[in-house]
Amino acid sequence: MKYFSTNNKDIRYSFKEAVIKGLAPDNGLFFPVSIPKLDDEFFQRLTELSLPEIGYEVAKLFVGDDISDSDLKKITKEVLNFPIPVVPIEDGVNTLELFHGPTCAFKDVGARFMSRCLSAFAKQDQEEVTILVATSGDTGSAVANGFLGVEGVKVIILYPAGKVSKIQEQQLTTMGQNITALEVDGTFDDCQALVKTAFGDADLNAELSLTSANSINIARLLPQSFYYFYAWAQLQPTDKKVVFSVPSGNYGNLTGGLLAKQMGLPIDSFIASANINKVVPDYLSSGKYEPKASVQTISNAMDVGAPSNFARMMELYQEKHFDIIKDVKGAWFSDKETQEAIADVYSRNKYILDPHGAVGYLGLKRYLNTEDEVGVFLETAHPAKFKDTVEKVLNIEIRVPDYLQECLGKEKKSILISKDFSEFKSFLLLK
Ligand SMILES: Cc1ncc(COP(=O)(O)O)c(C=O)c1O
Ligand SMILES: N[C@@H](CCOP(=O)(O)O)C(=O)O
Repeated sequence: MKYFSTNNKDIRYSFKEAVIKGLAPDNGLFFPVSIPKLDDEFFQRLTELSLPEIGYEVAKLFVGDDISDSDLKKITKEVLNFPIPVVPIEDGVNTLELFHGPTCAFKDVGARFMSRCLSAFAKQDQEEVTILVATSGDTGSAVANGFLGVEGVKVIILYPAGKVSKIQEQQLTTMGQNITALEVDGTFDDCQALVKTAFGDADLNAELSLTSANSINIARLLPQSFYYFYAWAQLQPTDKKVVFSVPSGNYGNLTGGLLAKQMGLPIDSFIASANINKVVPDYLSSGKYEPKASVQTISNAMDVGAPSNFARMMELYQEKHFDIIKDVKGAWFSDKETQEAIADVYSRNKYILDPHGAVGYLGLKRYLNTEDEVGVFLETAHPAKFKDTVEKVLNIEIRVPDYLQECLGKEKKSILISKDFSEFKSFLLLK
């Protein structure tokens, strides 16, 4: 499979080139020249396949010969070694629990896959790589966890000061070794802009081999399609139409689902569920895309005002608003509605939602018609990552998984920087 940049379709790149570069030289996102279709035989076997087997069969179509079959099988087996269950919540409503990985968020799937692809390529080329990652909470720790102690790789995490939860910040800032955390005086969008500017900077590119571990990197994005197949398989047999609600910020998770649908997975529709940072729901209702400065909410990992993957969503639908709205509906919710959903679902079902999953739940409830549809909302992080918010709403104490508990006791180490690019650049050149 070859890739082009969403800003220029004329130049072709291999999977390996796309992964190593992260972002195309013209600042576009890498995108496959065509979306491969899975055949009938695959779908007949789907309910019998394990998650690593699904991952392998899907990934193979995108990776081609850049990674050998045996290595790719090994990678998907190692990466997808934790449960991703569909759990029934109430009539017709299920959740896909994506938080059973090492850092308790869905990012573990993509970050672990990408880290192994990059390590495989780094071994071939023996070049030191600097990974830049902007995070609004969860990507940073998943990437850091995936690359901790990996020789020849340095990870620089940029996160918005004061805008991530306490546990998320501890996860980001206590790893040490080859991981450095930069606390940026700005928003997630400022962090993401610093990273994207670095990719276009000639001095930095002359000195460093930079890549991205955000979902702008195709190796981070692609694995986010695997679990839609697995979830769909877990819902079988059903004669109902399958609908997914995806709590969204940078829209990498939803793009993974849209890819799965275009590969042939019979998903009827998606709901792009957002908090007040609702540029995509607004685009779906008006046809106008107007990025805005992000606003802080209790579902902080979704506080994104200029989502990177919007360009890929447009590519998937060839910018045809009429086509995208057939597949994707938009919804957005206030913090108050999110808190009410956490309280309501707990009181009726004894299920503890995290604020992001709660937004997904609300989106599903807004549109789901249980007569002929079955719905799944993605539970993207463990509620303990947002302990203070959730405990305040429910008035109960939440058990914190051991891994998260461990980082609470460690010393925070971060470097405060402004959102000024020259300061970030000097830091990278001196590093
Ligand atoms: C817990 C959680 N939910 C939802 C999202 C939004 O996902 P995406 O950026 O892929 O839209 C994120 C961050 O990306 C997250 O960390
Ligand atoms: N919500 C994310 C923001 C970055 O998203 P990505 O999927 O594009 O890496 C986070 O938690 O950091």
